[in-house]
Amino acid sequence: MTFLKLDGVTVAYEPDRPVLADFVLSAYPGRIIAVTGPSGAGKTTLLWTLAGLIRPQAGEVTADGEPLRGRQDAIARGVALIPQGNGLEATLTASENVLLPLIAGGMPGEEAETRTAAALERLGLSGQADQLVEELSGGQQQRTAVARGLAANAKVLLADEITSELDAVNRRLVLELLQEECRRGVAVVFATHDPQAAEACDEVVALA
Ligand SMILES: Nc1ncnc2c1ncn2[C@@H]1O[C@H](COP(=O)(O)OP(=O)(O)OP(=O)(O)O)[C@@H](O)[C@H]1O
Repeated sequence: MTFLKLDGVTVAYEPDRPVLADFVLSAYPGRIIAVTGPSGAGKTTLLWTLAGLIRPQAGEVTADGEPLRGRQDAIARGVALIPQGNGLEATLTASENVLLPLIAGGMPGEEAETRTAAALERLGLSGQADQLVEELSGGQQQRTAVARGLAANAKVLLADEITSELDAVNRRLVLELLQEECRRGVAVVFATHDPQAAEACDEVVALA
């Protein structure tokens, strides 16, 4: 069980123009927080800060009370990020995109393969496993990125606009999968423009 906390966090890309100012957020195991707000409000900035990718100018990011020391530390402590725009390698297959981070993280090959197949199946992508990502539709690519995030078996799952390319059926599927992750004790933070998706979450954080 991990809980991730922002305490008085300020992030600014330009002096005196903070995107997040003295910001507070607690992501608890078994709960899903929706982060909403117009384009440019700071949703990605917030998720990247939680992921250990951005070091705030002020305040602290902690996991279970211990300060996060960058992205590698966050990965080691079970903080997974499904980035906006999917972050997949286009010239690898869907399966390879899910598998390689598991292998790189030290998982034995057989277990990584089993977990990859299961994650792709959860997203309805078993038939696309051996297809190059560049051959997949936008929605299939986005679902592959979700599969990769789920395969990580994270304690905290940060999901940045992961339903933007999906039809209604797959949007519902992905939301259900996030809720399933919650039920197994994962803390989920989900940035979304979709008011319906936000409504289905336990808490909504609206950025101005
Ligand atoms: N690397 C960067 N350098 C300078 N400014 C940045 C950088 N990244 C983001 N910003 C600025 O910070 C603000 C917040 O951007 P961010 O991407 O966090 O918003 P967002 O809510 O995720 O937007 P969207 O819904 O369009 O994805 C914007 O004004 C953006 O231009």
